[in-house]
Amino acid sequence: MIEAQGLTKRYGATVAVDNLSFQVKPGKVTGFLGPNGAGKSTTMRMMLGLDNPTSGDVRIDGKHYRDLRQPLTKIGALLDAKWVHPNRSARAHLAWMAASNKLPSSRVDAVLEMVGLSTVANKRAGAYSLGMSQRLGIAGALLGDPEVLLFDEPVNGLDPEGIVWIRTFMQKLAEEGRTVLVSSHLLSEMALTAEELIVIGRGRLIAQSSTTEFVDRASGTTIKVRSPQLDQLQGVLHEQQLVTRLGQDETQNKVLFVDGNLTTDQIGEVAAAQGIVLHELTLQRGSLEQAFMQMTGDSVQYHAHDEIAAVTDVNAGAIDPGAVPGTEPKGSN
Ligand SMILES: Nc1ncnc2c1ncn2[C@@H]1O[C@H](COP(=O)(O)OP(=O)(O)OP(=O)(O)O)[C@@H](O)[C@H]1O
Repeated sequence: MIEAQGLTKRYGATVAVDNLSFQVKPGKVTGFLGPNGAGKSTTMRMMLGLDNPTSGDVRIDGKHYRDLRQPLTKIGALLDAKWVHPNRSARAHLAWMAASNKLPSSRVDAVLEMVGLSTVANKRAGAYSLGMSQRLGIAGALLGDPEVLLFDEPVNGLDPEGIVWIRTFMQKLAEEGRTVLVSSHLLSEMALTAEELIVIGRGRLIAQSSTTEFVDRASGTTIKVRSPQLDQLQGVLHEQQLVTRLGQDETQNKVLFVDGNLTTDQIGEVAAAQGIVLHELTLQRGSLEQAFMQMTGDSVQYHAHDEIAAVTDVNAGAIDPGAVPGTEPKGSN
């Protein structure tokens, strides 16, 4: 388990990490999500004792990294896959790591096997593709068979096959009962990889929740209605305290947008009860990445305690297809 408490890091006038408190639990992949510059790498460096917090602290199973007796047996990390000496082979690199950390040399072949590099283990690491370098980095993280693993943007620049491999591998490590924290700036990727999410923007905590809950809240829905009796329908819906807006769709038709995560069935029934003719009833979902960028981006600063309000604002923005590029029709339900 990793626990951060009021973790803060300033570099001069820049507040890279701002009063972060969270827990990362074993047995599941936890995504550490935020746009570039949000403070993910700085937080991970502080977990590994590579940077000191300005205030607050972060502990691994109750201990600071510097107090761990054999750190690699407790926590392993992949921060930068390309830090390996290019003229060293994967095997030589891991053997050096094992020797300098007093780990049994038998672990070298074990981790090479785990990450699928056994057949190329004697080739120089400088000739490796990015995908192979990432695997070597993961092998290094696993050398001490640690309970806690940190991966900083491990799928950046990888092809789809490499991405799927890393995703599956992380899930397997979590299933073994390990604590797995993986950072990313892509919500779409984390939605497929992580069970839990810690979301930060500008160094601050925006949300900590299950991925499903976060995605549901971030991707608000709206219903588009076309009808020759739009004004009448709008009046009826207003009477029911529903939020609606008249507008135009992409083909310049006059339409009514109904907010509030309703179903098309509900709107259809209201219309039928009033004898209102409908020509179209479509459920639209806001673009997830767009909503996420609005929550974490530069334009608005959100705070953890404003989380619900922030998500509500995002949903309100996402109902207007003109305002939110990527709003996609999803068909009626
Ligand atoms: N050593 C440093 N000196 C000064 N500023 C720094 C330093 N390290 C990070 N920062 C600043 O702190 C902020 C957070 O950076 P950090 O690298 O932790 O973000 P990140 O979420 O990991 O983003 P990325 O994915 O782009 O690395 C940024 O504004 C960055 O410029």
